[in-house]
Amino acid sequence: MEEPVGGRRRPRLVSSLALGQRAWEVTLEWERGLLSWRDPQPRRRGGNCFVPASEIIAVEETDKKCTSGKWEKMAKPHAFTVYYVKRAQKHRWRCREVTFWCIDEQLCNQWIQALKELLELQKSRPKQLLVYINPYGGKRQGKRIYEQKVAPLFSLASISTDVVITEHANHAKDNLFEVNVYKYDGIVCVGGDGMFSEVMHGLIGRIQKDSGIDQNNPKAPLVQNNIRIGIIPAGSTDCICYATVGVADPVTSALHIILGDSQPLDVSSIHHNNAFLKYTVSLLGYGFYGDILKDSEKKRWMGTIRYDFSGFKTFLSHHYYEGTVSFLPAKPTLGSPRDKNRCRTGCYICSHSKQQLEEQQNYGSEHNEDEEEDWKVIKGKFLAINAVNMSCACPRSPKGLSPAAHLADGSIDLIIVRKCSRFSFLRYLVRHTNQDDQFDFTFVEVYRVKKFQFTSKHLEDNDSDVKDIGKRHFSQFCSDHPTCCCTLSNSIWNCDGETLDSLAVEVRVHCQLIKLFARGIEENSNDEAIYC
Ligand SMILES: CCCCCCCCCCCCC/C=C/[C@@H](O)[C@H](COP(=O)(O)O)NC(=O)CCCCC
Ligand SMILES: Nc1ncnc2c1ncn2[C@@H]1O[C@H](COP(=O)(O)OP(=O)(O)O)[C@@H](O)[C@H]1O
Ligand SMILES: [Ca+2]
Repeated sequence: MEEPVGGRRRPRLVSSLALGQRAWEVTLEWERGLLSWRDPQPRRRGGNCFVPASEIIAVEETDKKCTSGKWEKMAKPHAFTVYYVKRAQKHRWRCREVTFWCIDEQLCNQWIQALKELLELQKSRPKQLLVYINPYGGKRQGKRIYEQKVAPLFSLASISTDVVITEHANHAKDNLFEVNVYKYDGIVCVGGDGMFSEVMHGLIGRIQKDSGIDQNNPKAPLVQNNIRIGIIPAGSTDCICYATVGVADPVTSALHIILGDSQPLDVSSIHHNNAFLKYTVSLLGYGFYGDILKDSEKKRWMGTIRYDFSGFKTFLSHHYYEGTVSFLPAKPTLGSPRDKNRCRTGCYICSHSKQQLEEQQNYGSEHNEDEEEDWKVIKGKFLAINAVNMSCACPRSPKGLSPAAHLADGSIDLIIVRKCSRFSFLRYLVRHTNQDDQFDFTFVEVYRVKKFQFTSKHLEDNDSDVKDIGKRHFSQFCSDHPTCCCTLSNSIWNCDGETLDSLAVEVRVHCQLIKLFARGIEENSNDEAIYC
């Protein structure tokens, strides 16, 4: 039965179709983009199901041979299956299916046609993707995860893919400078944070090159692009996936890609002496996290537990580092790292930053904040300097290094952990795993900033031009603790899981430079009352 609604162009489609052994009233509302099916006998429980068109994965005519015995008893059954997103526990998504049947072939075709037309209206969905798989990331399961869990879903959603299995580090990055990236709706990386970082560097670098932007110029306004990056988690920490989706789960990520989700993301650029070093989207950490990464890279053979091993070892070594941190605070309108509110899907602070960014771009009003505002300077001895563009939530720390950090507000949370006792540092670390406030310590400071710089004391002491490269790695016994064996040496930077060796860095955030196939972490995401 077709019924025009209020004189609107597209009529609502309402039919009595069989689901299992019973007849259901199935409705497709074009205006609301909603598929629903209702048990006409209300005394039965759980009889109402709603699926927004934006969450339908695919619609297919159902092959009669594949169905159970009940079909064979019918003269000429016709059926179609709707695949849709089902929310499960802890931000996981799953692909569910429902098969409706009837004896009228024309009615069945009408439904298939209508649902396919509705899917065609979902304009943000990708049709062509370029996929890079790191076969050696995490537990070395990247290829299997992609082939068994992700490729069948992409194929169901009629997404065509070009797949590259990387043969060496930087393969994906170099490849992105060679291929025609513009023919793809998105790039998918199968791996961990390091693999994401490689793909991001390739994509941002390629866009800047094609736009004539010199990445070495720290003041250059970087060019955005609409090619989204999808992350299929298959690494060791998978923090970028976890902090943007709410879970590190390959099927969930594949479904976010299929639905064409879009989550803008801040990217910070790291320079020194007018030379571009790297970009970062999650953690840029000197001291503790740099040392863990440096040690763990030598232990890749251990697999994912290398981080636990190196983490314990680095904790025991209790190294601290001297230097100067200077930073430009962000405007108070961007909130504070001590806020109770979290960045979630449709975040107000990130949306407001987007508006401001658009106004800036329209009026070309990028004013020089350095001259207008005060830089703050902190000199001292630090166990860790962590700059995070997002919460850095991950399975090890579900609330992350800075729980109130925002994905797309154009600011960095700068966490400074001053030298303290091992016991105090342990208390600080433990608070990353429970509900207590990890910033409520006298030796921890946290600031929301736009830009920051760090210079190691060794570089300051040895003149700004380091003449003797050997001095970069010298170390001496700690004069304060002659018996504890902690050394005063240089650390390295942990830059989204990639090592970066630089005694001084200048870091600046680029608001919403890239987009991911994600939507941020959903609030109350497994609300059974709304979805079937
Ligand atoms: C006594 C219990 C202490 C527990 C402390 C837990 C604190 C964990 C915070 C983790 C933050 C992680 C930030 C993300 C880092 C990743 O980018 C990086 C590379 O990831 P991948 O490429 O997927 O391997 N991972 C790390 O640097 C590992 C940090 C591990 C810290 C124990
Ligand atoms: N085929 C390959 N062989 C070796 N290294 C690779 C390959 N492909 C990518 N890499 C590099 O592996 C590093 C770690 O990858 P990632 O997927 O993040 O795994 P993990 O989370 O275990 O660190 C990245 O620096 C990436 O550049
Ligand atoms: Ca941010």
